[in-house]
Amino acid sequence: MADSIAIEARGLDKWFGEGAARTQALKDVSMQARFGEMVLIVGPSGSGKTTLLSVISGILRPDGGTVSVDGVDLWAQPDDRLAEFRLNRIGFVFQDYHLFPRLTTAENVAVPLILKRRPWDDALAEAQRYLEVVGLGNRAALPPVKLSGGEQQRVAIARAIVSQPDILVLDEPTASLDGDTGRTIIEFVKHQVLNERRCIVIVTHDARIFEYADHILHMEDGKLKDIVAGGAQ
Ligand SMILES: Nc1ncnc2c1ncn2[C@@H]1O[C@H](COP(=O)(O)OP(=O)(O)OP(=O)(O)O)[C@@H](O)[C@H]1O
Repeated sequence: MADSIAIEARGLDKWFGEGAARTQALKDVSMQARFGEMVLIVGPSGSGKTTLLSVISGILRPDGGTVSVDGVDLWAQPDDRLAEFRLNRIGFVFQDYHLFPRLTTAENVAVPLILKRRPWDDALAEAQRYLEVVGLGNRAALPPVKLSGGEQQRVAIARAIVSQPDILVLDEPTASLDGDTGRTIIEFVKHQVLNERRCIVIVTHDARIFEYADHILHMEDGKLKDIVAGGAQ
């Protein structure tokens, strides 16, 4: 799988709004990301980064163009297959972690497995194993509110990888963290989460993490303006 194409987008267009408020968030965007790579999407606010991430990860349907993930034409799938694809193949991490406050840390990590109908005890045992992977094995019984921001983001990463997705997408994962914690999180993702069978795509404003990227896609006004090699190349 390594070196093969994980995500290939061709000619993506996306519009929002109606009438005078109608704006084109993506204008004929084409990109590629390979297994084994960490790719960053950067650019000014409103340039279309989150829209692109949402379209390539099966959350937001484009108005034009195609997305192929590991050779599967994503948006040609019926809705139930698309939902299954997202659950089985894609892990999501967001800026504000999106953890469930009433669940324990371990229960939060177990949620994707429960959705896949794994028995509760089995799912919790697997969640515990992934909490250990992210260095939080001793926090399993705590609610997320008892954890620091960096720890909560590591819980969100454990939850995103517990069902072993081959595509991991992160939207501004360091934006709520101080600089050192943000770097630590991305170093962790780069060295412990990225592997030759996985592709990681990150939307970020954080220049401190550019050095970890294989490629950096620069968005401007809905267009892909430039693709440059990141510090990892
Ligand atoms: N749900 C929506 N409804 C209407 N317009 C939207 C919607 N989502 C995005 N847009 C518009 O599409 C354009 C691109 O937005 P997008 O969120 O993709 O940019 P971004 O580069 O991720 O910005 P930021 O860095 O501020 O998060 C913007 O003009 C935005 O206002």
